[in-house]
Amino acid sequence: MNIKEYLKVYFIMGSNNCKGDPRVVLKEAIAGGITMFQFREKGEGALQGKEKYQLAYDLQQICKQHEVPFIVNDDVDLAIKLGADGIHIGQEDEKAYIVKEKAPHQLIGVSVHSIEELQQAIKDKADYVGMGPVFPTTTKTDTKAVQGTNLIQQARQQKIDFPIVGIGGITAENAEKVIQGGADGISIITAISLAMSPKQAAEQLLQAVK
Ligand SMILES: Cc1ncsc1CCOP(=O)(O)O
Ligand SMILES: C=C1C=NC(C(F)(F)F)=NC1=N
Ligand SMILES: [Mg+2]
Repeated sequence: MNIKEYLKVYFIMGSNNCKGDPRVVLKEAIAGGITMFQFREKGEGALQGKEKYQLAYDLQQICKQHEVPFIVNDDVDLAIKLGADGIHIGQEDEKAYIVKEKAPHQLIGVSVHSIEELQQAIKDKADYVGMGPVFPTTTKTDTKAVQGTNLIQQARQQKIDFPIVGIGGITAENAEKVIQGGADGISIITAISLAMSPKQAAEQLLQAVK
């Protein structure tokens, strides 16, 4: 699979995004067909230290069993320690070119909010970028303004064919709009992590982006 296929239904979760056991939620999401997973342990109630490492290790094992790429958000050292398949960083995290030097064989994803930040990520040899929030979300409390797919469309109008995944408030109902806006895939937290059936939610999201 290439990166654009991995980005199709990109599930992101931390222990505080789900009511039950994140291991069970991840197994269900994988059964429903998610194409990549990001461990994002952040915000109130987020685990730290040994507990965080242990959960990351367990979720990585589940991904390995099903050959789903395992990405770590923010925590570059944890990603390297685990030998994760990739690392996702925001503008306020370590610079992408430094992360690339530290972890040359791992995928690098960058959150971008402008064409300039997108161009910089490309220069820094990132593998994909996340753009959003495309729709309103309460999952991340300090998001930038809701942008729809404007920035994604802007990039495509400028003939930038780089791998882009949309994020923020995405559900099976609005997922198609994100792809029509030019994204290669969708990334989701609560539409899967809080679903009655994460498996069914993942299946429906996969259908919506086909
Ligand atoms: C991490 C992040 N970055 C922009 S919005 C967001 C949260 C997305 O969560 P949800 O899919 O539940 O809206
Ligand atoms: C803040 C984020 C923005 N985008 C993404 C991704 F979807 F992976 F690109 N992940 C994040 N944690
Ligand atoms: Mg970050």
